[in-house]
Amino acid sequence: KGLGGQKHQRASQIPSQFSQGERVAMKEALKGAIHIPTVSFGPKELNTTALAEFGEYIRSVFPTVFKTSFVQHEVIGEYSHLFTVQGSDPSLQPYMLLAHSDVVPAPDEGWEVPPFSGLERDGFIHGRGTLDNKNSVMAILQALELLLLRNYIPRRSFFIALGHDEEISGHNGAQKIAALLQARGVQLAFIVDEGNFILDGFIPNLKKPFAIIAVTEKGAINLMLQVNTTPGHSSAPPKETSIGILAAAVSRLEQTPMPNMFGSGLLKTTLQELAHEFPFPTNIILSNLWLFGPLVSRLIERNYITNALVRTTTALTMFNAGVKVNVIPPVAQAIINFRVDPAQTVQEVLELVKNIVADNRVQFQVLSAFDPLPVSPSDHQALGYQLLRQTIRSVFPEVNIVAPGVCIGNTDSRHYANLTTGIYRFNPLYLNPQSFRSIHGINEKISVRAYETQVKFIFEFVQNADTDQEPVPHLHEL
Ligand SMILES: CCCCCCCC/C=C\CCCCCCCC(=O)N[C@@H](Cc1ccccc1)C(=O)O
Ligand SMILES: [Zn+2]
Ligand SMILES: [Zn+2]
Repeated sequence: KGLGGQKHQRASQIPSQFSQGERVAMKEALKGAIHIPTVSFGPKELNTTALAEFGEYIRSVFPTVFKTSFVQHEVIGEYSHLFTVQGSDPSLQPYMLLAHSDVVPAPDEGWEVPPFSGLERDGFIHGRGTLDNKNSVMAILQALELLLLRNYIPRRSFFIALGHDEEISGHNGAQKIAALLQARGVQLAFIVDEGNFILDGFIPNLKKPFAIIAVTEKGAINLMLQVNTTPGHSSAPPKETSIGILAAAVSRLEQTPMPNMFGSGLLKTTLQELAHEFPFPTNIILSNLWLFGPLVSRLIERNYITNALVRTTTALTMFNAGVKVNVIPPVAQAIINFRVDPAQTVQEVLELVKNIVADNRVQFQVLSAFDPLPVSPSDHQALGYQLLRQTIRSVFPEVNIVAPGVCIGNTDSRHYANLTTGIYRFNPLYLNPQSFRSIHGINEKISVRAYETQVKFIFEFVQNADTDQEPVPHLHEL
């Protein structure tokens, strides 16, 4: 199904079985990676000491990767890493695996174990980066190390790009790697990056997990709103101050959600693919969205996570004003982070924002913005999508549904849009609502078993990618 038969694939795959010693080594390697606090604090504030240490660390735990003649390693933008794994068949178009080594800050408060301890407790490795995204950095290199130790030589070349500043926009890491590859004339068959997961427990009534491969990601706008008023003595205040005017404006934005775009989005396709997994009557409702669409879209927007799938979201993230307790504030500033629905553009959202604020005392300044990413193919001919699907079916046979969807966050992969039309955002891990909240939150952790399975997934995926077969139409099982 999906990909053609085995005729032109490698004669025999190397089995994805790891010895007890290898399994211990792989979890210890991840713990060591978590221990290095590669934190991106703010736009130009990174822990460069930790990033440099991380570079040394991967050299020490993956020696075979670094000494293999057909694996070239380059450091880009000081702390990002680009590996070129030369395949034996130059007629096959290369692909790329992405991950990032930086993490968001993690103050100790609220954590069950210190966030940079990498401690193992009850079968879980705890710490910042265990899901986002040192697990992927380490699993990709670990899978390659184990393949090379088994004398594997790929047929299809591939790149591994490990950014160091994804959490603060990727301008010095991913963006520079993309520019370098473009200057070298590289075109990629596809890219696989972080993003969606095998989702478990996000939809009431749906007991079974399902895999969502994100084929697009939302756009983003960081918009600053500013109000200036004349400063003065607080004992005789004007009727409105800059703080009051701005607070009312941002409150209007928070209270006026952007339009629900359910009808024009990918989510409809995703739900239709999930329909037959639901019990009656949900299966009938989801199979007939032409009729029940309005009802379903109202139910989806009730939950704050699924709400992000149907509209541009509005998050008030920063607010600054005031200089002294008894001074009327001359200026008030707020920053709003919008995530733009794939059915809208940055321009359309900005128009809506101005109409909602409707106060010409409020000035707007777009700090950064980009439109939603193009939708990558997920049809039967889409090599990257079909390889993911094939590997999900092999490594997670209990997962019946693999469907295309939207990534609500942003990833480094957006910087590579000129190099390929096939960008797929998928982590081969189970995710439930609690683990979703731990990403950028507290008590981020990964089970040892899940990490081993992620290594296994990449180990198999790389071998599956050696196919020279065009994907063929898949037949639905009876
Ligand atoms: C029917 C389907 C139900 C689906 C429920 C949805 C569940 C969502 C699952 C996973 C989403 C996780 C997104 C993780 C990827 C985000 C990575 C990230 O944190 N990126 C940062 C990057 C960034 C971008 C721009 C400036 C600074 C940082 C981000 O998006 O903020
Ligand atoms: Zn990430
Ligand atoms: Zn992140």
